[in-house]
Amino acid sequence: MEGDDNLAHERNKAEFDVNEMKIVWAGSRQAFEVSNRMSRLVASDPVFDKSNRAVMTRKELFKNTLRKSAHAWKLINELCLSDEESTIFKYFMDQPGFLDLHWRMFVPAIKGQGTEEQKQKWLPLANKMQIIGCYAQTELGHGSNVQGLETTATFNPQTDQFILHSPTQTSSKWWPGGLGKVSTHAVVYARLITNGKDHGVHGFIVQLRNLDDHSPLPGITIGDIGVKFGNGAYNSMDNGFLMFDKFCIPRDQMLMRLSKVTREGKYVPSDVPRQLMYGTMVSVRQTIVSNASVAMARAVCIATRYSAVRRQFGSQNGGVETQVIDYKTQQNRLFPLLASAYAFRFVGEWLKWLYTDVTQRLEASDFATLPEAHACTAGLKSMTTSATSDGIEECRKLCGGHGYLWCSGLPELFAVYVPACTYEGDNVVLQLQVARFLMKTVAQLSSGNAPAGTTAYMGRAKHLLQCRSSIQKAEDWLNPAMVLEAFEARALRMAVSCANNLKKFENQEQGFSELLADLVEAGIAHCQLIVVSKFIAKLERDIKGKGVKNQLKNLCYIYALHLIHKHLGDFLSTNTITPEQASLANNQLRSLYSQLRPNAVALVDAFDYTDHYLGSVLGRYDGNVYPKLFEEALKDPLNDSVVPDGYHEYIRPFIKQDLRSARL
Ligand SMILES: CC/C=C\C/C=C\C/C=C\C/C=C\C/C=C\CCCC(=O)SCCNC(=O)CCNC(=O)[C@H](O)C(C)(C)COP(=O)(O)OP(=O)(O)OC[C@H]1O[C@@H](n2cnc3c(N)ncnc32)[C@H](O)[C@@H]1OP(=O)(O)O
Ligand SMILES: Cc1cc2nc3c(=O)[nH]c(=O)nc-3n(C[C@H](O)[C@H](O)[C@H](O)COP(=O)(O)OP(=O)(O)OC[C@H]3O[C@@H](n4cnc5c(N)ncnc54)[C@H](O)[C@@H]3O)c2cc1C
Repeated sequence: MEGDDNLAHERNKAEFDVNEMKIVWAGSRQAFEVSNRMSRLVASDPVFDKSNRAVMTRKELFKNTLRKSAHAWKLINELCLSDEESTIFKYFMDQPGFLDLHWRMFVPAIKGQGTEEQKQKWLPLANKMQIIGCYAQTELGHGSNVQGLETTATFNPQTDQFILHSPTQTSSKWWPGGLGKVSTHAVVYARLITNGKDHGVHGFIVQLRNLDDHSPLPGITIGDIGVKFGNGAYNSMDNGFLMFDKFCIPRDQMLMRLSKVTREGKYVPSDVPRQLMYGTMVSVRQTIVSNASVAMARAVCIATRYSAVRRQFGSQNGGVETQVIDYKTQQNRLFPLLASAYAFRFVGEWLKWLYTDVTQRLEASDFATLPEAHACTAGLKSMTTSATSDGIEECRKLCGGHGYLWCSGLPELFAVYVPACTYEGDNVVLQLQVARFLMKTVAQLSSGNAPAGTTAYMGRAKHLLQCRSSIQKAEDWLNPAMVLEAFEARALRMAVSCANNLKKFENQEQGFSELLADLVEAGIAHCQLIVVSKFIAKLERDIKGKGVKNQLKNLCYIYALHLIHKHLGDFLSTNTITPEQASLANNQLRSLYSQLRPNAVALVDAFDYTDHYLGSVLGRYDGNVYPKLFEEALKDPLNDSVVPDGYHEYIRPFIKQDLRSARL
């Protein structure tokens, strides 16, 4: 059977309304319409071609990224795209570049931390891209430990200026995207010093380059930090370094919405939590969770379509071979990833709601939910990006040898995606923030304060610490209350166990250091509970379309039960479930895989990705894999000539020498 026949046959088997599922995936009919229109607008424009990124030199790749960015900006203006449309348009361009940092970090940092006057001055320039900015926080010596940054901003009352200085090599800014070659400005984080006193890290708007000829301003040393992981991939981005040599900026370029420095040099501390200075990171972490679902879905779409096209073994007397998607091992690796894509989509929707809610509360000076918003954004960013990076690599392996070809789309996707485990906060460091939050919540349980939000379940500690799961048969694992209770009991018991172990240490910080590995596991268990509970909550909503809810139910329970299988040690060692109940979960999982199987291709079609966005010969919508693999191979520069360059210098001498010695 040809690839296109295979996929047509698969699509005919679907038991649900794919068009309605596309709307559930997009979040609304309007969101679907925008996403569908933007992705096709990008795909139809030859400037956004991605086919030869792997064979470009770094300079060619970078210049091509500039060209694409300029073209995108022109189209956004000509077509008067809304903010929503242009964000999605840039996303489907699928080319990491300075635009990401300008729009997602530089502009939000000014919006979040600037005064009204500062916003009025800088935002119109930034919104028209008359200045281009980046987010310069990380240094050569410190990234995770923001309080350990070394760059100084010393107030000089004589000139009413701050003097920015990099006192050591390790204080050089190192990593900011867009800094190396493009940005004219940056929001720079530096230690504020007034009257000889260090007030800790604060943000400053700093001009880096001359607006006439793009040369660095005197006192500024700047450049690109060099080639990063993978061919093409994130190398389109100019991650940069930056050193200040007593570089002066006016006082009104300190971002002063939170704390201030007066003309006399008096420091006026903020009367709101100083952590609001970290607001840009919280906002980006929230978007990274939604983007995890997009990246996971992309890899899964490729692996699912290819698994339906690919056949190995199983033919009798020359008949057709088995589609590899029919092997239970393939399903056991692939279907939980498909379920994870949907799970991350829905938790991303919820996190967006939580972020909007906390933002509105902060505007009304209600800071009560800030710790929870920080814990949720940090923990879910960590958990979903780790799972997605691993998932993309698993999808590559699911595609066998061809998955290793660049044209499968998976190597580049992995190389672009994997730094998400590090940027915007190292995933272990962020998970430890969740653990701290959990330890505080556990410590307060005896005080009578009922925990709220995502830790509300801890308020039922008495029950959850002693309950035994009442699962008796495999179908019980489709009962939402029973599944939730298992996840809640496991998460609470792991957190309480850490808290009890902490008590054994006289010094709590030393205890925390000793128990770091267990604390990370407790944080992950709590985050997995959030994802499972938000998926279950989604099922309780009104979901339209023939068979759509049924498919989502299958995906939800595949997500939950595969986690039980993967983290069985946690569930058994906390006595949350028995080995027999674990075995029933496995039986149910196998049954769910069989139910999902005929719908697998349609479930990835529901992502509505264009072939342009997928960028994969293996994941093509028409399944026409083999002829296109040949086409791709023939395009490789090595195939430009039949006899390769270097033959006469380096191959022929071997052969001729061998011949001579053979005659002797
Ligand atoms: C093109 C890209 C292709 C694909 C991308 C796909 C999707 C991407 C989508 C969008 C992104 C677009 C482009 C981006 C691409 C890359 C961008 C990368 C940008 C960066 O990496 S910027 C640098 C990020 N750096 C970090 O994240 C540093 C991590 N460290 C920290 O955040 C903190 O220092 C800390 C959390 C480790 C805290 O350490 P600490 O406890 O020592 O800190 P403090 O003393 O400062 O704080 C104590 C107190 O405060 C609480 N706290 C900490 N942070 C926050 C917060 N943000 N909000 C609220 N509260 C916070 C902390 O819990 C403590 O509380 P406690 O009660 O006192 O215990
Ligand atoms: C592609 C990319 C783009 C980036 N873009 C930007 C940008 O635009 N702007 C910007 O300012 N920065 C940017 N960064 C920097 C990024 O934010 C940092 O690299 C990140 O915050 C991690 O910090 P680090 O590099 O100091 O890691 P480190 O903290 O040095 O981590 C090294 C190891 O130590 C472990 N570790 C560290 N602290 C602890 C702890 N307390 N407990 C347990 N383990 C710990 C970590 O888990 C990790 O395994 C970017 C980075 C990358 C890779």
